[in-house]
Amino acid sequence: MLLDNIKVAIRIRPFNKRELETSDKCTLKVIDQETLVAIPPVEAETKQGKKTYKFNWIFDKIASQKDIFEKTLEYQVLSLLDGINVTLFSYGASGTGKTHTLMKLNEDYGLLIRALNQIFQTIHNKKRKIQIKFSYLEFQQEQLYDLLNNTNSNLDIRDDVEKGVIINGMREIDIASTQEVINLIQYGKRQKSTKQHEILIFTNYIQDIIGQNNEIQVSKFIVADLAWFDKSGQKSASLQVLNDCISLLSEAQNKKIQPFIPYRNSKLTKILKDSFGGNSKTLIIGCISPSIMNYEESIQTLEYCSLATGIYNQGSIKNLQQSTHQDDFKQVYDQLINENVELKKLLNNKSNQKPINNDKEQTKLYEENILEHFNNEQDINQSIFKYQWEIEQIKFTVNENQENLQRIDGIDRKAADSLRYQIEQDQKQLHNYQEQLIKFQKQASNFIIQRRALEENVNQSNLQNSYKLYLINLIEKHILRLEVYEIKLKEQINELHRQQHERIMAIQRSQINLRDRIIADQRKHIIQHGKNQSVQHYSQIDTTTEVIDGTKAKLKHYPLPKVKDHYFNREAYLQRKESPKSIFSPRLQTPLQLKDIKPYVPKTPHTKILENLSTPILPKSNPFSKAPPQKIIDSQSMVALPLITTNRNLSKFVYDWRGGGYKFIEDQKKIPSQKELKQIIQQKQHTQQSLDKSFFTTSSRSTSAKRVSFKQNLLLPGKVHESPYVKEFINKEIQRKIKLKQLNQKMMKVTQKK
Ligand SMILES: Nc1ncnc2c1ncn2[C@@H]1O[C@H](COP(=O)(O)OP(=O)(O)OP(=O)(O)O)[C@@H](O)[C@H]1O
Repeated sequence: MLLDNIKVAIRIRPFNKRELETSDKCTLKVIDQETLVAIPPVEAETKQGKKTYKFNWIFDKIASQKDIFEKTLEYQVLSLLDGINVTLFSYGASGTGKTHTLMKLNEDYGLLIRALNQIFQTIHNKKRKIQIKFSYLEFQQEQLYDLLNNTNSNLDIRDDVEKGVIINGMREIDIASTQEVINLIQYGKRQKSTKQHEILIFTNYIQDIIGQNNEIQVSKFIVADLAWFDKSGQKSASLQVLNDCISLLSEAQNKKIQPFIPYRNSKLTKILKDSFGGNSKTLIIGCISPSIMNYEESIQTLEYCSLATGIYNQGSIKNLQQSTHQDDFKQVYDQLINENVELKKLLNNKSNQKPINNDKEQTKLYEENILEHFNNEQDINQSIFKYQWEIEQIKFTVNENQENLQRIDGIDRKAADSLRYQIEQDQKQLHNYQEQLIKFQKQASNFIIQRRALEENVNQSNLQNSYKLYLINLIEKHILRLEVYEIKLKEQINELHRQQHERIMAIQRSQINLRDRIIADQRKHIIQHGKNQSVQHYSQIDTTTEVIDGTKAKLKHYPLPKVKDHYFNREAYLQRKESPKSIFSPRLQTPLQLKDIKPYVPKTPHTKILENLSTPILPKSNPFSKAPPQKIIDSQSMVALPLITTNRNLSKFVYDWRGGGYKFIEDQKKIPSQKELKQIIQQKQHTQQSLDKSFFTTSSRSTSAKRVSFKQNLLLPGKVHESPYVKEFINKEIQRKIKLKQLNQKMMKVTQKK
């Protein structure tokens, strides 16, 4: 039997996101299935020039795992069943896809899993007894650890003339399916540190069942995922030894000399020694990035791999000659069988090195996997919840701050700036949290896919049905537990929403209460003071900025003129009325004037509105005919306010009307009772919401500041407490209460004295 050479395949992975962000310039050009040209970046071009490389296969970005497997390994791997060693290892810089190509354990399976499937399928078809043992090692800086054995001791390697390389104390576990290997790898990976070479050794004991031949063939399938750098960030020293060995082998090949190869310089090369010099087929997958940024690293990989293409398995030919001596082989196999039996005994005696070959132990491994999976999934869910919670909180704060900003913008610059800064910071934070959340949500959806894989793993295992059932139930139990947990988290988020809404409602309720109290207060004043003083006057100018239907609008509430000005100083009043500055000072109209002159019709766009507000003359019998200045709104309603005809004061007029506090029923011709008033107010408040919508319009840019839109001048419900007007009212209320308290105390004292 002629043995093949070492074969080299080059795989160019697709651009990753980071590379694309910098440049999508490709440094490699695939000429055909075997030829590749490396194009240096411009600055290096003069020194190095383009380089052409030839390999057994070149796989570009679009090549699938399946393609690669079918072309490189599908049939080669079956040589194992003929007693030939097969070695598969990857070479390349960090992040070039070595693990992806060799060891991907789910979905788009890597070459290892595909090779194992191929072996197990063939074993079932062939009538041969094949026992496969699996060992899983990690290797770094000359330390070799067993990932399937927690003893944490550095394993020794020794060379046996007959048996080849022997790793002392290495645990070997019987395997019967690909799934078992996946489970063991997952188990091993949990013990593994990062940036380590991973070495998987499958030892195959093959025996023909048919016929008299009791011979057992032994072959090894070695898979090595080799890290370019070690933990310290230095290029791996053992990989350097491997490079040296390959260079020397290549050189010797060219010069046709008997080389001395320094395999002994590293444990890694000791393990892989047979792959170069023994009864072996070796496939090297050189992994490279297409990006121009990684040109140097790609060249190193290509140079190294092209050295390896020139190596022929000289040793293997020698072995082939040896293999003709059937007796020698028979002897070796017998020894192996004996040793195997002895080893088995030894392993069974050592409790901590018991092979995992019974259902109980397998189930335990599965259990560990399931538990770890769901713990991780729960962690992710918890993080998702944490971020969702924070996002809701920040959103609420940002909204609140934005409203506050609208209110103080243009009034208190310093406070507005600091609020603006706060909002910006919060929004940044919000953005960060949202990004994090998306990441976690992606991970969570991956976990759900993995759940299915877990179930499939269990179903496909060789376990007894009762064990399988137990594991499936265990998975379902965990899924249920997670679902309950998720519901609880969602409930908490809903509770947060409810609390936030309640807070808004409480503010609005308190503001409605406050407004009711103002209305009641003013009504009392009208009744008590009659002609002399129509309403309680608050003289501060109140300017607020509100967001109406998403648009900023300035609300100005001008001070009400003092009615008594007119009553007691008619001249001054008339002068003010006539003065050219009158547009800036509110003018008054009395009921007398109402009768004499036509209602004031402004030249502003509000004409229409005012027209609608007809002003019929009150019948003489009406107790309000001699009331302080008043305005009739419609045939049934009036507002007992000084009638102010300037545009600017219309706001106050309309506000009061909307508040409902001054609307009396004409038909009754008497002052309504408290109860009736309350009903009227409630009715008004009820329709207020729809009125708001029809009143508020956005301001056009052309509107001058003086002609502030009538609709914008309305005081918004829910913001009452913000205005100085209201603040004064509250202060007065407090003072009144204090006075009342003091009075009570005085009374108490007097009664006590008595
Ligand atoms: N052919 C490919 N198609 C899609 N994604 C790939 C491919 N090759 C690699 N990747 C992705 O690139 C990333 C790095 O790959 P991988 O971990 O296999 O690199 P590596 O060479 O093993 O790196 P390291 O030496 O640092 O362990 C992974 O996210 C992997 O999924």
